[in-house]
Amino acid sequence: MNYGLIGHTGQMGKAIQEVMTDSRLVYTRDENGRNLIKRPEVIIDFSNRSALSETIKDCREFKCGLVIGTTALTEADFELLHKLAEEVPVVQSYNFSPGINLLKLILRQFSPYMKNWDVEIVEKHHNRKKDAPSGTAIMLQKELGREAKIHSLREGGIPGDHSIIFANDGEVLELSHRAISRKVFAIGAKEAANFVLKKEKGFFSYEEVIL
Ligand SMILES: NC(=O)C1=CN([C@@H]2O[C@H](COP(=O)(O)OP(=O)(O)OC[C@H]3O[C@@H](n4cnc5c(N)ncnc54)[C@H](OP(=O)(O)O)[C@@H]3O)[C@@H](O)[C@H]2O)C=CC1
Ligand SMILES: O=C(O)C1=N[C@H](C(=O)O)C[C@H](O)C1
Repeated sequence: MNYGLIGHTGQMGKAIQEVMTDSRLVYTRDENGRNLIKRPEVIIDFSNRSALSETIKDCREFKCGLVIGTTALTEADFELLHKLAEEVPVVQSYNFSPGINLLKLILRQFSPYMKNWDVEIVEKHHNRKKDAPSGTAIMLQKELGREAKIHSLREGGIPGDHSIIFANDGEVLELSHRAISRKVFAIGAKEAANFVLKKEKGFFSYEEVIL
């Protein structure tokens, strides 16, 4: 496929280019400007929320779908994405790893049985991560269906660790996920881009891509 990439010089941008071996990068845009070779069939955005309005404009200009992994989006940003999804397909996720999306399903099924337990979330990421807490931690907290304190650690080159720790007076139950490399997110973004090519329009999560 011919794809566009916003954030192409970043850690995720580089990881995505490494897995998109059977596709052609035909469009990039960064703070220095645009580089258009030909119309992209899909745009992948792993950048910064400050890029969102231009990315949405690009999708309308190219009449192409969007895969967006960028975190720290606001409610207003989500409203803009849902509006765009009335015209083109949009896949949005704060975490494109199968493991975290499986963890979401586990939490959805079992957290109703844990309402009398204390619960807190710990997320650990590399020391270059700009936002805290992580989008994934926010997503997991939402799945819990109740407030849970989130502790954020920023150390070294950690790709992304998340733990949900339940405790009562007699037991501790910990659910954890570790991303060993960014490649897992990049492969998820590639799967989502292939999914977008088959859709006319609509707003989808990565869960809907893999399940
Ligand atoms: N959903 C998921 O599965 C995952 C999501 N993420 C998220 O993806 C995003 C990027 O992560 P990561 O690659 O580590 O971050 P980096 O800081 O390494 O890269 C960010 C990239 O975005 C570019 N950028 C920043 N602002 C703009 C803008 N206004 N317009 C265009 N480009 C811009 C940067 O360019 P420059 O350097 O020139 O500013 C850089 O290329 C973060 O929000 C992160 O949380 C990360 C991993 C997985
Ligand atoms: O910035 C990162 O690296 C990551 N960000 C996402 C998040 O904020 O949840 C996903 C993953 O944990 C890696």
